[in-house]
Amino acid sequence: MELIRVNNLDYMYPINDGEKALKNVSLSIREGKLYAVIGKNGTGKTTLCNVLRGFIPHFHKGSLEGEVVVEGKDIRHWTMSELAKNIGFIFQNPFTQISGVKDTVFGEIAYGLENLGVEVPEIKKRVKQVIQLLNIEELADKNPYELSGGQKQRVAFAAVIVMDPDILVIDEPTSQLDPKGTRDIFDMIKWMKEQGKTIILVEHKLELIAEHADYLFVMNDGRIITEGNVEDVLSNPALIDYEAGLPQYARLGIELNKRSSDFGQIPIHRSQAEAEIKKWLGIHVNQGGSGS
Ligand SMILES: Nc1ncnc2c1ncn2[C@@H]1O[C@H](COP(=O)(O)OP(=O)(O)OP(=O)(O)O)[C@@H](O)[C@H]1O
Repeated sequence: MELIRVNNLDYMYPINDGEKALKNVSLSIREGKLYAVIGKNGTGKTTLCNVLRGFIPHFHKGSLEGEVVVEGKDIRHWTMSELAKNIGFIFQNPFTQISGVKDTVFGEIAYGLENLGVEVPEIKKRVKQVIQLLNIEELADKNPYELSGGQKQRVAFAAVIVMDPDILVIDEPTSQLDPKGTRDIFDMIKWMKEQGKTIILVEHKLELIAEHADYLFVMNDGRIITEGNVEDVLSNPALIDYEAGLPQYARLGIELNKRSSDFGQIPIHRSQAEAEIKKWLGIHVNQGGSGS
Protein backbone atom coordinates (compact mmCIF):
# COMPACT_ATOMS: atom_id res chain seq x y z
CA MET A 1 0.00 0.00 0.00
CA GLU A 2 1.26 3.49 -0.82
CA LEU A 3 1.56 5.65 2.32
CA ILE A 4 3.14 8.81 0.92
CA ARG A 5 3.10 10.21 -2.58
CA VAL A 6 5.05 13.30 -3.66
CA ASN A 7 4.36 14.78 -7.09
CA ASN A 8 6.50 17.43 -8.81
CA LEU A 9 7.45 19.17 -5.62
CA ASP A 10 9.34 22.46 -5.58
CA TYR A 11 10.20 24.21 -2.35
CA MET A 12 11.96 27.47 -1.53
CA TYR A 13 12.67 28.56 2.07
CA PRO A 14 11.29 32.00 3.08
CA ILE A 15 14.84 33.25 3.57
CA ASN A 16 16.77 31.93 0.62
CA ASP A 17 19.65 32.52 -1.73
CA GLY A 18 17.36 32.51 -4.77
CA GLU A 19 17.72 28.72 -5.13
CA LYS A 20 14.98 26.21 -4.53
CA ALA A 21 15.91 23.64 -1.86
CA LEU A 22 13.79 21.00 -3.63
CA LYS A 23 13.29 20.85 -7.38
CA ASN A 24 10.69 18.74 -9.13
CA VAL A 25 10.82 15.92 -6.58
CA SER A 26 8.45 13.00 -7.10
CA LEU A 27 8.48 9.81 -5.06
CA SER A 28 6.35 7.06 -3.63
CA ILE A 29 6.70 5.49 -0.17
CA ARG A 30 5.11 2.09 0.32
CA GLU A 31 4.18 0.39 3.56
CA GLY A 32 6.75 -1.71 5.43
CA LYS A 33 9.82 -0.76 3.43
CA LEU A 34 13.02 0.95 4.47
CA TYR A 35 13.95 3.83 2.17
CA ALA A 36 17.40 5.39 2.41
CA VAL A 37 18.24 8.88 1.16
CA ILE A 38 21.84 9.75 0.31
CA GLY A 39 23.54 12.75 -1.25
CA LYS A 40 26.14 15.44 -0.67
CA ASN A 41 25.82 18.06 2.07
CA GLY A 42 23.25 20.78 1.43
CA THR A 43 21.53 18.79 -1.28
CA GLY A 44 18.04 18.79 0.25
CA LYS A 45 17.84 15.60 2.32
CA THR A 46 16.77 17.26 5.57
CA THR A 47 14.40 19.52 3.66
CA LEU A 48 12.79 16.44 2.11
CA CYS A 49 12.43 14.89 5.60
CA ASN A 50 10.79 18.10 6.79
CA VAL A 51 8.29 17.90 3.95
CA LEU A 52 7.49 14.25 4.68
CA ARG A 53 6.75 14.96 8.33
CA GLY A 54 4.76 18.13 7.59
CA PHE A 55 7.22 20.64 9.10
CA ILE A 56 7.10 22.14 5.65
CA PRO A 57 4.61 23.80 5.10
CA HIS A 58 3.27 23.90 8.69
CA PHE A 59 6.31 25.50 10.42
CA HIS A 60 8.62 26.59 7.64
CA LYS A 61 6.49 28.66 5.32
CA GLY A 62 8.23 29.58 2.07
CA SER A 63 6.85 28.55 -1.30
CA LEU A 64 5.70 25.01 -1.85
CA GLU A 65 4.46 23.86 -5.23
CA GLY A 66 3.35 20.39 -6.19
CA GLU A 67 1.69 17.75 -4.12
CA VAL A 68 2.47 15.78 -0.94
CA VAL A 69 -0.17 13.21 -0.08
CA VAL A 70 0.09 11.29 3.21
CA GLU A 71 -2.26 8.32 3.64
CA GLY A 72 -4.54 9.71 0.97
CA LYS A 73 -4.76 13.27 2.30
CA ASP A 74 -2.86 16.36 1.13
CA ILE A 75 -0.23 17.41 3.70
CA ARG A 76 -1.75 20.90 3.84
CA HIS A 77 -4.98 19.39 5.21
CA TRP A 78 -3.32 17.47 8.06
CA THR A 79 -2.74 19.19 11.40
CA MET A 80 0.71 18.74 12.94
CA SER A 81 -0.70 16.85 15.93
CA GLU A 82 -2.57 14.42 13.66
CA LEU A 83 0.57 13.90 11.62
CA ALA A 84 2.67 13.38 14.76
CA LYS A 85 0.54 10.33 15.62
CA ASN A 86 1.36 8.75 12.25
CA ILE A 87 4.88 9.96 11.59
CA GLY A 88 7.70 9.80 14.14
CA PHE A 89 10.80 11.88 13.55
CA ILE A 90 14.30 11.39 14.86
CA PHE A 91 16.66 14.32 14.44
CA GLN A 92 20.21 14.32 13.24
CA ASN A 93 21.37 15.66 16.58
CA PRO A 94 19.94 13.88 19.64
CA PHE A 95 20.77 16.95 21.76
CA THR A 96 18.02 18.91 20.04
CA GLN A 97 15.55 16.04 20.50
CA ILE A 98 15.56 16.23 24.30
CA SER A 99 12.53 18.26 25.37
CA GLY A 100 14.30 20.07 28.22
CA VAL A 101 11.17 19.94 30.38
CA LYS A 102 11.69 16.52 32.00
CA ASP A 103 14.38 15.64 34.50
CA THR A 104 14.34 11.87 34.05
CA VAL A 105 14.66 9.63 31.03
CA PHE A 106 11.39 7.93 32.06
CA GLY A 107 9.61 11.32 32.01
CA GLU A 108 11.24 12.22 28.71
CA ILE A 109 9.97 9.04 27.04
CA ALA A 110 6.49 9.58 28.55
CA TYR A 111 6.28 13.20 27.41
CA GLY A 112 4.76 12.65 23.94
CA LEU A 113 2.05 10.34 25.31
CA GLU A 114 1.23 12.89 28.04
CA ASN A 115 0.77 15.53 25.36
CA LEU A 116 -1.70 13.26 23.59
CA GLY A 117 -3.68 12.92 26.83
CA VAL A 118 -3.11 9.17 27.23
CA GLU A 119 -4.16 7.83 30.68
CA VAL A 120 -1.33 7.64 33.25
CA PRO A 121 -1.44 3.82 33.86
CA GLU A 122 -1.30 3.25 30.08
CA ILE A 123 1.63 5.69 29.75
CA LYS A 124 3.56 3.89 32.50
CA LYS A 125 2.92 0.50 30.90
CA ARG A 126 4.08 1.61 27.45
CA VAL A 127 7.16 3.49 28.70
CA LYS A 128 8.25 0.47 30.77
CA GLN A 129 7.83 -1.81 27.76
CA VAL A 130 9.95 0.41 25.52
CA ILE A 131 12.65 0.84 28.19
CA GLN A 132 12.88 -2.93 28.50
CA LEU A 133 12.85 -3.44 24.78
CA LEU A 134 15.72 -1.04 24.17
CA ASN A 135 17.59 -2.33 27.18
CA ILE A 136 17.97 1.09 28.78
CA GLU A 137 16.68 0.26 32.28
CA GLU A 138 19.82 1.72 33.87
CA LEU A 139 19.08 5.10 32.27
CA ALA A 140 15.45 5.42 33.40
CA ASP A 141 16.10 7.63 36.45
CA LYS A 142 18.94 9.68 34.99
CA ASN A 143 18.66 13.24 33.82
CA PRO A 144 18.52 13.25 29.99
CA TYR A 145 21.19 15.95 29.90
CA GLU A 146 23.67 13.71 31.76
CA LEU A 147 23.69 11.09 29.02
CA SER A 148 26.34 10.45 26.39
CA GLY A 149 25.53 11.12 22.71
CA GLY A 150 24.79 7.43 22.08
CA GLN A 151 22.56 7.17 25.15
CA LYS A 152 20.68 10.34 24.17
CA GLN A 153 20.11 8.91 20.71
CA ARG A 154 18.67 5.69 22.23
CA VAL A 155 16.34 7.78 24.41
CA ALA A 156 15.31 9.79 21.33
CA PHE A 157 14.41 6.50 19.61
CA ALA A 158 12.54 5.31 22.71
CA ALA A 159 10.50 8.54 22.81
CA VAL A 160 9.44 7.95 19.21
CA ILE A 161 8.88 4.18 19.42
CA VAL A 162 6.60 4.63 22.46
CA MET A 163 4.22 6.67 20.28
CA ASP A 164 3.96 3.69 17.89
CA PRO A 165 3.83 5.68 14.63
CA ASP A 166 3.33 3.87 11.30
CA ILE A 167 6.06 5.87 9.58
CA LEU A 168 9.47 6.90 10.90
CA VAL A 169 11.60 9.61 9.38
CA ILE A 170 15.16 9.36 10.69
CA ASP A 171 17.71 12.00 9.71
CA GLU A 172 21.38 10.93 10.03
CA PRO A 173 20.95 9.18 13.38
CA THR A 174 24.52 7.95 13.64
CA SER A 175 26.49 11.03 12.59
CA GLN A 176 27.65 11.69 16.16
CA LEU A 177 28.14 8.09 17.22
CA ASP A 178 31.04 5.64 17.50
CA PRO A 179 30.85 2.20 15.82
CA LYS A 180 29.19 0.56 18.86
CA GLY A 181 26.58 3.36 19.12
CA THR A 182 25.98 3.08 15.38
CA ARG A 183 25.42 -0.70 15.62
CA ASP A 184 22.96 -0.21 18.49
CA ILE A 185 20.97 2.30 16.44
CA PHE A 186 20.87 0.00 13.43
CA ASP A 187 19.71 -2.87 15.65
CA MET A 188 16.80 -0.63 16.66
CA ILE A 189 16.08 0.33 13.05
CA LYS A 190 16.12 -3.35 12.07
CA TRP A 191 13.73 -4.17 14.88
CA MET A 192 11.34 -1.39 13.83
CA LYS A 193 11.40 -2.69 10.28
CA GLU A 194 10.56 -6.17 11.55
CA GLN A 195 7.54 -4.62 13.30
CA GLY A 196 6.29 -3.60 9.86
CA LYS A 197 7.13 0.10 10.21
CA THR A 198 7.81 2.18 7.14
CA ILE A 199 11.14 3.95 7.50
CA ILE A 200 12.74 6.84 5.65
CA LEU A 201 16.38 7.14 6.65
CA VAL A 202 19.00 9.71 5.74
CA GLU A 203 22.38 8.07 6.28
CA HIS A 204 25.86 8.41 4.82
CA LYS A 205 27.20 5.00 5.82
CA LEU A 206 26.72 3.03 2.64
CA GLU A 207 27.70 -0.35 4.06
CA LEU A 208 24.82 -0.03 6.55
CA ILE A 209 22.43 1.10 3.84
CA ALA A 210 23.45 -1.90 1.74
CA GLU A 211 22.67 -4.19 4.64
CA HIS A 212 19.39 -2.71 5.84
CA ALA A 213 17.60 -0.62 3.20
CA ASP A 214 15.25 -1.84 0.49
CA TYR A 215 15.14 1.18 -1.76
CA LEU A 216 17.44 4.15 -2.28
CA PHE A 217 17.01 7.76 -3.38
CA VAL A 218 20.16 9.62 -4.43
CA MET A 219 19.81 13.40 -4.20
CA ASN A 220 21.87 16.14 -5.75
CA ASP A 221 21.21 19.84 -5.79
CA GLY A 222 17.59 19.56 -4.65
CA ARG A 223 16.68 16.77 -7.07
CA ILE A 224 16.39 13.00 -6.91
CA ILE A 225 18.95 12.02 -9.54
CA THR A 226 18.75 8.23 -9.19
CA GLU A 227 16.50 5.83 -7.36
CA GLY A 228 15.86 2.13 -7.26
CA ASN A 229 16.37 -1.08 -5.32
CA VAL A 230 19.44 -0.80 -3.11
CA GLU A 231 21.18 -3.69 -4.86
CA ASP A 232 20.82 -2.02 -8.25
CA VAL A 233 21.74 1.53 -7.25
CA LEU A 234 24.72 0.64 -5.06
CA SER A 235 26.30 -1.57 -7.69
CA ASN A 236 25.92 1.01 -10.45
CA PRO A 237 29.38 2.07 -11.70
CA ALA A 238 27.92 5.42 -12.78
CA LEU A 239 27.81 6.42 -9.11
CA ILE A 240 31.45 5.64 -8.37
CA ASP A 241 32.68 9.19 -8.93
CA TYR A 242 29.71 10.77 -7.28
CA GLU A 243 30.52 12.15 -3.84
CA ALA A 244 27.96 10.01 -2.02
CA GLY A 245 29.85 7.11 -3.59
CA LEU A 246 29.43 3.37 -3.50
CA PRO A 247 30.12 0.81 -0.76
CA GLN A 248 33.73 -0.39 -0.64
CA TYR A 249 32.64 -3.90 -1.71
CA ALA A 250 30.99 -2.52 -4.86
CA ARG A 251 34.12 -0.47 -5.63
CA LEU A 252 36.25 -3.59 -5.30
CA GLY A 253 33.87 -5.56 -7.52
CA ILE A 254 33.81 -2.86 -10.20
CA GLU A 255 37.63 -2.70 -10.17
CA LEU A 256 37.94 -6.48 -10.50
CA ASN A 257 35.31 -6.49 -13.21
CA LYS A 258 37.36 -3.96 -15.22
CA ARG A 259 40.42 -6.19 -15.03
CA SER A 260 38.69 -9.47 -15.57
CA SER A 261 35.40 -9.64 -17.46
CA ASP A 262 34.48 -13.00 -15.90
CA PHE A 263 34.15 -11.46 -12.43
CA GLY A 264 30.52 -12.09 -11.51
CA GLN A 265 27.92 -9.84 -9.94
CA ILE A 266 29.01 -6.54 -8.33
CA PRO A 267 28.65 -7.14 -4.57
CA ILE A 268 27.25 -4.51 -2.22
CA HIS A 269 28.01 -6.19 1.08
CA ARG A 270 30.72 -8.28 2.59
CA SER A 271 29.12 -11.73 2.35
CA GLN A 272 28.36 -11.19 -1.36
CA ALA A 273 31.91 -9.93 -1.97
CA GLU A 274 33.39 -13.00 -0.29
CA ALA A 275 31.18 -15.35 -2.31
CA GLU A 276 31.96 -13.63 -5.64
CA ILE A 277 35.71 -13.52 -4.98
CA LYS A 278 35.72 -17.19 -4.00
CA LYS A 279 33.91 -18.08 -7.23
CA TRP A 280 36.29 -15.94 -9.28
CA LEU A 281 39.40 -17.34 -7.58
CA GLY A 282 37.96 -20.84 -8.12
CA ILE A 283 37.87 -20.29 -11.90
CA HIS A 284 41.37 -18.80 -12.06
CA VAL A 285 43.12 -21.14 -9.64
CA ASN A 286 41.60 -24.15 -11.43
CA GLN A 287 42.71 -22.76 -14.78
CA GLY A 288 46.20 -22.23 -13.36
CA GLY A 289 46.27 -25.75 -11.87
CA SER A 290 45.28 -27.41 -15.19
CA GLY A 291 48.16 -25.62 -16.91
CA SER A 292 45.84 -23.79 -19.32
N1 LIG B 1 15.84 26.91 7.42
C1 LIG B 1 16.43 27.19 6.24
N2 LIG B 1 16.30 28.42 5.67
C2 LIG B 1 16.88 28.69 4.49
N3 LIG B 1 17.60 27.80 3.76
C3 LIG B 1 17.76 26.58 4.28
C4 LIG B 1 17.19 26.20 5.54
N4 LIG B 1 17.53 24.89 5.78
C5 LIG B 1 18.27 24.50 4.72
N5 LIG B 1 18.41 25.49 3.82
C6 LIG B 1 19.11 25.41 2.52
O1 LIG B 1 18.46 24.44 1.72
C7 LIG B 1 19.41 23.64 1.02
C8 LIG B 1 19.23 22.15 1.38
O2 LIG B 1 19.58 21.99 2.75
P1 LIG B 1 19.33 20.63 3.55
O3 LIG B 1 19.66 20.91 4.98
O4 LIG B 1 17.99 20.11 3.23
O5 LIG B 1 20.46 19.68 2.90
P2 LIG B 1 21.01 18.27 3.41
O6 LIG B 1 21.20 17.45 2.19
O7 LIG B 1 20.16 17.72 4.49
O8 LIG B 1 22.42 18.68 4.02
P3 LIG B 1 23.28 17.98 5.21
O9 LIG B 1 23.77 16.66 4.68
O10 LIG B 1 24.37 18.98 5.40
O11 LIG B 1 22.37 17.85 6.40
C9 LIG B 1 20.79 24.19 1.38
O12 LIG B 1 21.17 25.08 0.38
C10 LIG B 1 20.55 24.91 2.68
O13 LIG B 1 21.43 26.00 2.83
